[in-house]
Amino acid sequence: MTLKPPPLRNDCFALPAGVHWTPVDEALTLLQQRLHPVTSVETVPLAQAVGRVLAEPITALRSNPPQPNTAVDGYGFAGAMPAGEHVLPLADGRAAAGVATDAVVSKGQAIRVLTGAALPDGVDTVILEEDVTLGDGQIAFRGPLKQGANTRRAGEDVIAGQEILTAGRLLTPADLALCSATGVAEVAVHQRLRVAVLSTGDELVEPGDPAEPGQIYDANRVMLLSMIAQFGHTPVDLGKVRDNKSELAVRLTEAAAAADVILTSGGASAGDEDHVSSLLREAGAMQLWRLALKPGRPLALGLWEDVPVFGLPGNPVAALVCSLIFARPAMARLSGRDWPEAQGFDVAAAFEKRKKPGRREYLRARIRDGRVEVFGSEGSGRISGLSWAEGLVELDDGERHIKPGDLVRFLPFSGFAA
Ligand SMILES: Nc1nc2c(c(=O)[nH]1)N[C@H]1C(S)=C(S)[C@@H](COP(=O)(O)OP(=O)(O)OC[C@H]3O[C@@H](n4cnc5c(N)ncnc54)[C@H](O)[C@@H]3O)O[C@H]1N2
Ligand code: MOO
Repeated sequence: MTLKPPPLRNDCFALPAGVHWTPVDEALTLLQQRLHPVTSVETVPLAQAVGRVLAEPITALRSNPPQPNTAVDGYGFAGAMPAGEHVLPLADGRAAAGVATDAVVSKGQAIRVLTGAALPDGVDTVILEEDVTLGDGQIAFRGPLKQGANTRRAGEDVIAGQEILTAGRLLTPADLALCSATGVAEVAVHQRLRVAVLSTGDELVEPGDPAEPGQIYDANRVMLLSMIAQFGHTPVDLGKVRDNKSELAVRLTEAAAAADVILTSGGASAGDEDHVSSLLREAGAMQLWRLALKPGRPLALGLWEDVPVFGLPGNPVAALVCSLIFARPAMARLSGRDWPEAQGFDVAAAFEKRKKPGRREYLRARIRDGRVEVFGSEGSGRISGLSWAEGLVELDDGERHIKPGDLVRFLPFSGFAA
């Protein structure tokens, strides 16, 4: 009997006939629908709340501003002033921020006011001090001036009782200013998501250790751990494990005890040593996703002792792309956040490329001179290209011939940060 070789494939990403490759958007929609927050909730003071995920909506306890006040240093009086020259006598005293004033300002009088001061009774309009001549207990200025000029209405920004922030929001420094201004001193937030990272593969050695022929330094773990920290989660370093099924099972169990999510890299596809997918399959809670995606085709998703596992492909470029496109929004949702959409914009291409139909592609890219250029090689092990890149070009599932000057979607890495 003659052994017939398989037909030659010069493109390892060609889509086999009859096999269903899950489109990226379909895969993301499934994750979005099925995942929910897994972290518990604690109350923290504002000073500890930046970068945390809000667990309950926040209502303003006080209006901002709480009372009408002046927006400038100047002189306050009642009502609009028509065009022409005006001279007003000054009332005694002045209104300054934070100081209650009992000054009485009668109709036709003005009073000295300083920025932020509550408007005294009888004052609803302010003229800027630069527009005034002062002398002899009176001020002179030119109209016209509208009623309410240079003042801020009570509650013009926020009214007490109004919802100011919704649950699921990642709190920013500005959010904390808003809370504080409206009388909110502490907030209910989710505990940080703990994310364990485990590298798999007999070939892996630690950076700094001697490497034998055939061995390579573990590049994925330090990348994934630091990315998790950038996303605002707590990284848990579980080291590396050899291509040994029982050892891997023990380490996954350790990971499940220490973390809310597990990211593994390597062993995701269906080869002889691809134990991540085979263990998850045996546990009965595994989906091997064959994604219509380049790079990052195999992604093993499963549960190990009820903890979600993202079995990322071993090739570093694929591990990074899968982390940004799938693991990041999934982890955001698990951490209590709203589902974050990748932020991108259209830029003119500085390159030419013929793209095949049927899969989404991400190219390592960066913007120079207003155009987006892509890394010279699409090889999934070319780590230098990851470091060269400042973002990804996203090419949609259809066929496309991109020519220099055509618009393509650019997703800056900064848009993926927490
Ligand atoms: N017959 C087929 N072979 C492969 C296919 C396929 O469809 N049919 N897909 C290829 C693609 S695409 C990818 S991606 C990889 C994914 O495989 P695994 O997730 O099982 O990854 P490994 O085989 O363990 O490793 C792939 C590659 O990456 C290197 N690696 C692994 N971990 C690390 C690490 N922590 N730091 C640096 N480099 C790492 C590993 O040495 C391999 O070179 O499968 C293809 N094969
Ligand atoms: O696409 Mo694999 O997922 O090249 O690295």
